Amino acid sequence: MTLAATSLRWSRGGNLVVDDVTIDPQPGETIGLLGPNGSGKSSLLRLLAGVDGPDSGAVTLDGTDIRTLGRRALSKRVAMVSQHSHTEVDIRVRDVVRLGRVPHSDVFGRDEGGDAAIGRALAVTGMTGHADRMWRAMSGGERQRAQIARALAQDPQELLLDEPTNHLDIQHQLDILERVVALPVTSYVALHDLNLAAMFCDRVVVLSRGRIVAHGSPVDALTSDMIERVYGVRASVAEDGRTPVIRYHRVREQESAGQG
Ligand SMILES: Nc1ncnc2c1ncn2[C@@H]1O[C@H](COP(=O)(O)OP(=O)(O)OP(=O)(O)O)[C@@H](O)[C@H]1O
Repeated sequence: MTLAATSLRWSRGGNLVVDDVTIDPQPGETIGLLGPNGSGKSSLLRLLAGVDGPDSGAVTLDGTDIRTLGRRALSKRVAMVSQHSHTEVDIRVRDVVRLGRVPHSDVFGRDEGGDAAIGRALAVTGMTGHADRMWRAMSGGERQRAQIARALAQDPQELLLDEPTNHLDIQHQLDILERVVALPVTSYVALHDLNLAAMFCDRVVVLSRGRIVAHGSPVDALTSDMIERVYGVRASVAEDGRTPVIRYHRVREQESAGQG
């Protein structure tokens, strides 16, 4: 058992943003959250993190409703990296990563395993050499990796990542996802790139207007029919072993196919 969602509903401004979402991962799985802009991926991650509470349904951690767990107990298990923040602070990368240790520190700020956890988190994200640089001087991609290091320093068993490949060049996109899937954690990862989801996720959940419209292994869920239905885009899907490989058709190709 791990972090699961049961019949989650959450509305904002009169709209049902998350609509009857149930996801029950196996421990250690990487779940890809997919769907067009505004389909509810970030909102679902916030519900899973306990940042927002659902109107109905529940998020459970090992079967216990997270509303009955304290914030500190939850933070020792579940870490989240939200979409890129533009905060300009005058601190070093190591101190940003150290923020992940807050749930593990006692009232005097003591944290026995802190330095070791920070060192591991920096190493896993390839950020050891950047630890003493100033946050202000980091590029968007380096900040993204430092935020992931901050989440890993929390020593989570569940990791929630909102578009972790945003701002990363292709080498670092592949690198960070490779590192995330190798971690002994259950992760929910919101992604826009369907090919990256196909390569790295055990299962994908496709949202449209807050509802799950496809769910399964990448090869079962990422079909050309689903892509056209959900994204309104024509695509060809080939298979490389059990990994679907998606090629989108240019709008001009789509128009001429429509005329033919
Ligand atoms: N606090 C809020 N108040 C009002 N509307 C909200 C709030 N949070 C989310 N929404 C709306 O809910 C819908 C889903 O937003 P969300 O950010 O979860 O989508 P998303 O799939 O993560 O989008 P994107 O791919 O663009 O990041 C959007 O229409 C958004 O405007």
